[in-house]
Amino acid sequence: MTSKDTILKVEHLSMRFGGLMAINDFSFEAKRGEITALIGPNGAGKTTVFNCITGFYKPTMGMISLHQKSGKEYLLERLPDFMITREAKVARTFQNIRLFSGLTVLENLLVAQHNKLMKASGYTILGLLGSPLYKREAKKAIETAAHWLERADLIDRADDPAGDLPYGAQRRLEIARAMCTGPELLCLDEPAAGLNPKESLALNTLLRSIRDEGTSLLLIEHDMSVVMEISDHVVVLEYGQKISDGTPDHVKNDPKVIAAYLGVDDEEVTEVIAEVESLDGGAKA
Ligand SMILES: Nc1ncnc2c1ncn2[C@@H]1O[C@H](COP(=O)(O)OP(=O)(O)OP(=O)(O)O)[C@@H](O)[C@H]1O
Repeated sequence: MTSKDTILKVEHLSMRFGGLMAINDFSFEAKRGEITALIGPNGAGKTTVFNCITGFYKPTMGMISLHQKSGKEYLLERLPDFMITREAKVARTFQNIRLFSGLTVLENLLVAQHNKLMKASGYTILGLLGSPLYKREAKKAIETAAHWLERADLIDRADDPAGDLPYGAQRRLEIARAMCTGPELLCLDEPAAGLNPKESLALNTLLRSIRDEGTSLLLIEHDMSVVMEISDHVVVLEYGQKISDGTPDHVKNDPKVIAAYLGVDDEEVTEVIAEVESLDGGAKA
């Protein structure tokens, strides 16, 4: 059964690429109003999970359900990617920034709202030129863009080409662009990659405020200071399988996670567990 607080439920997900089982029987839940982090060593399968959730890949097996506040439920593995954004209200950013670098910062945020505007036009030229509904929606789109420019601290750069922004500001613009689609779940692939400590701090504040206003977040992140600082829940993948799931504190002290990050062989895990337990014992004594 799915709890009322669950926004995303991934069940028995598997993804095979030829002979490689990149994800193998992986299950987890993300709660509404929380920041859930998906972590794991390089090549563990994190981006593959994201690509399955957001419709870039069709999983080999498994079920991915999205539960909206309204009670509506969507089986994401059955939807094309544009429906995942438009109907299920899942937005994402990418590991490599994908902005329209020749368009201005503001234009990037307006393009993100193109679907809503076209719907308001009735998909006709007359609708675009004369419909009061279209005019109202166009005004709303500009207001939404201005709101997220403020929130992402980009309002002063609104008319600059997106490609001219420093790296950290481009990352914030990607998040602002995703937020302009009004998502219930925001998926961020390594949002802190390449940020300096000041930019990282600004990102943490932005992500926390997005969560506090009711959008749930799922993020892949290598920067443990970000993960441990802002996550409510952490899920750890290794070789396509879940090895730990719990609060940041639980995961941080889980011997299996420590072993995975230290690159220890399976046979040595018991040794590491014993070492961690003796350290824990020592700390408690
Ligand atoms: N399209 C693809 N075709 C073939 N193999 C793939 C494809 N996408 C991912 N893989 C493989 O699946 C495995 C998991 O890759 P994935 O990119 O999901 O890992 P990751 O945890 O996101 O890694 P990183 O932290 O380095 O970004 C890797 O062995 C990768 O080479």
